[in-house]
Amino acid sequence: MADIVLRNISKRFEAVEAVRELSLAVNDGEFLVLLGPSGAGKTTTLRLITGLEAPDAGSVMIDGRDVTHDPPGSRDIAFVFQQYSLYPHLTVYDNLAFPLRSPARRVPEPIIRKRVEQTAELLHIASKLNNRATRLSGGEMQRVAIGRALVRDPSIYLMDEPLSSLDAKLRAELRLELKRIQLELGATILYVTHDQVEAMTMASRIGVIRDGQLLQCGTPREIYESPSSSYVASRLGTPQINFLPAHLLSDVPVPPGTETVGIRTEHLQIAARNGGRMVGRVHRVEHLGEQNHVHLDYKGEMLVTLADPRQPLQSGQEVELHLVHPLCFDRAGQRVPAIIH
Ligand SMILES: Nc1ncnc2c1ncn2[C@@H]1O[C@H](COP(=O)(O)OP(=O)(O)OP(=O)(O)O)[C@@H](O)[C@H]1O
Repeated sequence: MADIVLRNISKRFEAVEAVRELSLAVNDGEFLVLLGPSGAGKTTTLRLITGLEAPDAGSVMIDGRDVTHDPPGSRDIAFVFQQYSLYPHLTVYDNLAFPLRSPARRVPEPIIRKRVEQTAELLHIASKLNNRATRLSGGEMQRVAIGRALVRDPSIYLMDEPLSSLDAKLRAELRLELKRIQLELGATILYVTHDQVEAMTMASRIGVIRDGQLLQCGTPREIYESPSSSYVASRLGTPQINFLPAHLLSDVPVPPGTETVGIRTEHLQIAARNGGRMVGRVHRVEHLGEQNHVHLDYKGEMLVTLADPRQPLQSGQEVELHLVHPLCFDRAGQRVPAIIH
């Protein structure tokens, strides 16, 4: 396996700065997820690593070697795309064998058979090897597409939203499988997505990207608990983090320079009125089975939190709000460190 190091890479398409001075290291055997909205520069970053695009500035290193100006074919990278790119007229077996049969590789057929069978086992599609690619479910097709990358045993895998075309159940299944396969193979994977659940469940580290810039990189826990900015904080967590202007708070000490307070559900507790000064009104309660989403009106701002379904709450009811270690941000949206008591 191998590592990837990007040093200050930039790429512009006419007026659009798709990637801006981005530096990132993906360690050997790591599952790094780049998380960002549409147009953030995720696909461009992957294409720069494969050599399908050349950077305007900066360098790409793979396993300690500068490959910035090397042709794509020499980089030993497998790329899995969003849409399964299978050959419909071929069987699953032949689709999987295809990358190994290229004249440049000259892999002997018995070795091809072994690799294809092993890969099919790993992806739980061994019983489908003789099916035509068109006679598979969406999830099976995407497994074959992933298998076509695995079968080559490259040093690095780049995956561009490979699960986004699948329904929620299959996505959840394949998330687990991809993580299992990555651990089993010790593979180095750079995976891009705009789905926070994929990032949280699969990543060793998450890199949050916006407008071509890497804003923060850390373990899922670091990014969730210690976001560097309000934007990063808003990328993770369901329901989404609440933001409240700091001047609306009563009796809650915040560090100097705080303009906005970020309140995740675990930072906000609600209780029956008992003399506390922060009072909100229940606007709506959504019943989600084991939890309730409670929408609250506080001084004209809407806050959403979770509550135990056994807690009796009615629309229109006034409740006390208790904030527990919320996140503080300055005027520019950058994190202000909390006061340590
Ligand atoms: N070949 C190109 N020519 C012109 N502009 C491009 C080209 N490729 C990408 N862009 C622009 O660069 C920006 C980043 O695009 P990119 O595809 O990398 O984003 P992304 O984060 O992968 O988005 P998505 O999640 O929608 O795939 C976008 O504004 C896009 O329109």
